[in-house]
Amino acid sequence: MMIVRELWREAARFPAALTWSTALLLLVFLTHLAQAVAIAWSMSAVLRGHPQDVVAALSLIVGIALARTGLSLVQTSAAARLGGDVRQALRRRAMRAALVPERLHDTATRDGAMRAGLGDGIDGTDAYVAKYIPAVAQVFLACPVVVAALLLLSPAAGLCVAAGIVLALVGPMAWKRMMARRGLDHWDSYEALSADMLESLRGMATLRTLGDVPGTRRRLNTRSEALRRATERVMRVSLAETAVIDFAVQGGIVAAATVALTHAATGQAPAIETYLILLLASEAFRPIRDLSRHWHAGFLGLTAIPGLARLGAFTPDRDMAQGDPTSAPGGAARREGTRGGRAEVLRVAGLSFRYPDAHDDVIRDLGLTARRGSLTAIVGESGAGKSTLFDLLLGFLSPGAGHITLDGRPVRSDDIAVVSQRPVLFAGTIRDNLTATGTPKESDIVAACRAAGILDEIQNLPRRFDTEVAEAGTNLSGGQRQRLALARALLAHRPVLLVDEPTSALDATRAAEVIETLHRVARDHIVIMISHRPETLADVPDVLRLDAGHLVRSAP
Ligand SMILES: Nc1ncnc2c1ncn2[C@@H]1O[C@H](COP(=O)(O)OP(=O)(O)OP(=O)(O)O)[C@@H](O)[C@H]1O
Repeated sequence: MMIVRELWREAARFPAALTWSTALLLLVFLTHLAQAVAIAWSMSAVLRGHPQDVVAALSLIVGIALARTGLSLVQTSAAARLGGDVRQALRRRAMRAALVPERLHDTATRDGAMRAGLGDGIDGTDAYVAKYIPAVAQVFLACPVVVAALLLLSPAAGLCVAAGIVLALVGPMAWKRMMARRGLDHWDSYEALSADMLESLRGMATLRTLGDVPGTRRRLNTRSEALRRATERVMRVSLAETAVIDFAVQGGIVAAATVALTHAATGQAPAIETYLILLLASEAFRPIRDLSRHWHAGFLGLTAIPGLARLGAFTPDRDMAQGDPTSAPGGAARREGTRGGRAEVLRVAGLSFRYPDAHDDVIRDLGLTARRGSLTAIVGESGAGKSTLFDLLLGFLSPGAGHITLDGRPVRSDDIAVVSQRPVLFAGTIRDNLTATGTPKESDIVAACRAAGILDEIQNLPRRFDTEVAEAGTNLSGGQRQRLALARALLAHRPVLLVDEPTSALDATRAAEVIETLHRVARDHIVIMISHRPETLADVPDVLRLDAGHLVRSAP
């Protein structure tokens, strides 16, 4: 018997479902016991030549079998509900821990590994929670009852069965540590294969261009082979454990049968008692056999437990609330919920930031004042820290020191809308992508698209706003993606708009149009824009250069 504490705690969060599922399992077991007694009765009636008793016993056996069929169906559905509740809770917590701004800068976790944990890892816990845990309860509640009955019938037979049960429960624990180690290897191999697979799918175009498809195939094959070997190693340990359980079960039954038959041969016991000992000895091990079956069904899934713990699937909700990454230090408290109207001035004072393993600050005692009414542009060499500054403003990174305020109060994440250099669009229609931040009126959608310079193109499409956008917007041009993202940001109605290199994917005419749009947007918003194209900044009054972590006014 193996106790996975994390999953017991999770199951205990649903006491009603757990109790109901276990109670039904016990009722199903009772039908097996009743059937054993009825069979013993019928056989002794045959032996004694009592046909009426034989008919009554057979009717009882049929009735019990029908009752068991019904109970088993209800029990299976109760177990599925318990497993589903636990998986849903684990997935909710893991998603909550995963979907945080810090993920953007988390260099330790790969998306494919996370996908494996959120999908297969969490699903893999189902057999243990839904079947194994109620089966453990069944062992501890039902086995003592049967052993007690056997002890009453024949103390020797009862002791043989009790010894077999204890060996079957304790024996597998000898492999516990080895199983944990090999299980870890198995899940690591599975995560690595999933991560490589996802990365290869995403980068297929690049791999083709570089001619590295065969190399990637080889790498994936090596990973796949490593997973196969790890799975085999895990299964070998599990087989050894099965052998111990089978030995204990068969040994217990044979020993009890030997005692029963010896009693029968020496005439010490009536026939019904011998039949009862034979049948009950077998039934006493039924919960153990169930336990072993469910353990095997869920065993590979359990190798995901350490990975799920890393994902935060077992971290209680209240702990997460305490460590809520949206309450950033440095004075920039970030709470979701309010959507801003207009604001006049965004001020940054004394802002410093250093990446965890870096030697120097990327942003050093930086000050910035951006006002509504005119565009603010930030320029700087590649690697100067422009994107880092945006991530600090957005709360994706927490500053080491400094304050970011909007009209004198700490800025909040729902004050700011952003158009990134490589905007992310989602699978769905153009309308779905535009309305991701709320339910705007049709006239607002049209106005935002007009302002972003994409309305004509949308209206020329056969299905207009209902045109399907492929995953990551791959059926749109880079410029169309950027302008759609700008329209989406405008529809968010936030007082501050951060725009990262809005013209990088546009020709000169389109670039001029977008800058013109931003000038217009800046009448109602505080707009800060990163730019690498000096020719687009001719009319921008406030151009700041990021240099060695500081912002300095750029020479005209
Ligand atoms: N997650 C990270 N961990 C450690 N260092 C990082 C990380 N992200 C960025 N850096 C480093 O911080 C510095 C600033 O990077 P940042 O992306 O902010 O520059 P940038 O000005 O936006 O560059 P570009 O114009 O090329 O986009 C760089 O030296 C970069 O190597």
